Amino acid sequence: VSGSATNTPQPADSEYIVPVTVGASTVNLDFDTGSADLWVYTSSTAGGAGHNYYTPSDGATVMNGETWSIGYGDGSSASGNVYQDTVVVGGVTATAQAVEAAQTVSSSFSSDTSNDGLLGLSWSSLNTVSPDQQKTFYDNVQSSLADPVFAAILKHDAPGSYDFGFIDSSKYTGNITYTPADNSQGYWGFTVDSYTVGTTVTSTALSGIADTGTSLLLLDDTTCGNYYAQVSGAINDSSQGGWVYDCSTSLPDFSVSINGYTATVPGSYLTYDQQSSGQCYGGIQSSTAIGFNIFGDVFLKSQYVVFDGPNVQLGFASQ
Ligand SMILES: O[C@H]1CN[C@@H](c2nc(-c3ccc(C(F)(F)F)cc3)no2)C1
Repeated sequence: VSGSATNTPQPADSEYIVPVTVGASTVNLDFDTGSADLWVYTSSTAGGAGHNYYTPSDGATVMNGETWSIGYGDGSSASGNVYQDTVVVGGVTATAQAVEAAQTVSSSFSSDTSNDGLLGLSWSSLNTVSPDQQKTFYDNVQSSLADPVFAAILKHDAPGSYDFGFIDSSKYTGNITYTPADNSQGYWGFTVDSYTVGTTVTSTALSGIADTGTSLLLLDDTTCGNYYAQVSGAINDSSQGGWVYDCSTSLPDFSVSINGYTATVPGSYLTYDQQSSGQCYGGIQSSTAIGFNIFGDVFLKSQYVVFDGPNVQLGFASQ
């Protein structure tokens, strides 16, 4: 089988939401290649006002004694219990998917009514269900896929897709360049050989993760400094959350070289949004507090990205 589900960017391309059939409901989920839990609101979730919620199908079963609890990079969290039910994404069906029902969600989730939960697409080793760790949707359907891969096609301020089971050459230009993935921490990790700000090449390798659930492109302080050195008037202002600059400033492109392929994020994609101060907040921000780089939506939305589990590799091509 194969299938494609449309994703829709939320304001500032902050997250990309996909309608998913979970049990007897349709909910809008944030697909996250940086985590491995599929969780949804229920009718009784505290903070569930304004969200669609999960209703178990007739064939659903409660996974007795199983619970989950997850924290995300921004400090948000959720927890609850677990059902086994049918989940359909773009026509691709997982018949025995662990559906994690939220009993509690943190305030940032309850106030973000654009998502009704998350669908994790990292490696299943990050799944938080206890005592019996569960598999991601991708792991559950992988053996049924015509080609056991999925692709993320995120766009700037326009619908894209998550494709399961096929490579679509109409969705990228040139060729796909593959590079080994590092799954040792459960993420889709990879290394770039160098980066370029405008026309200035820095021959330093950067390692990080491909994370559709992170909005920004988070890079170490040295790399951030080298980028914003080419943005006139940019300052790193902790009171505004990081690197800001006058919104009239033009931004240089940011490119990385991956196994001979140059992945370019155009400067026009590198402003995240306007602050109340009238300054613009950059799409490139510091990863130093995290300890590794995160190639989030600001980066991914310029690329066609293939996630290949069986070969433990990532593929990149320009959109
Ligand atoms: O944990 C890492 C794994 N991938 C990153 C991720 N972060 C979120 C997230 C989504 C929505 C919200 C909220 F709705 F605003 F609360 C919060 C965090 N989803 O994936 C970070």
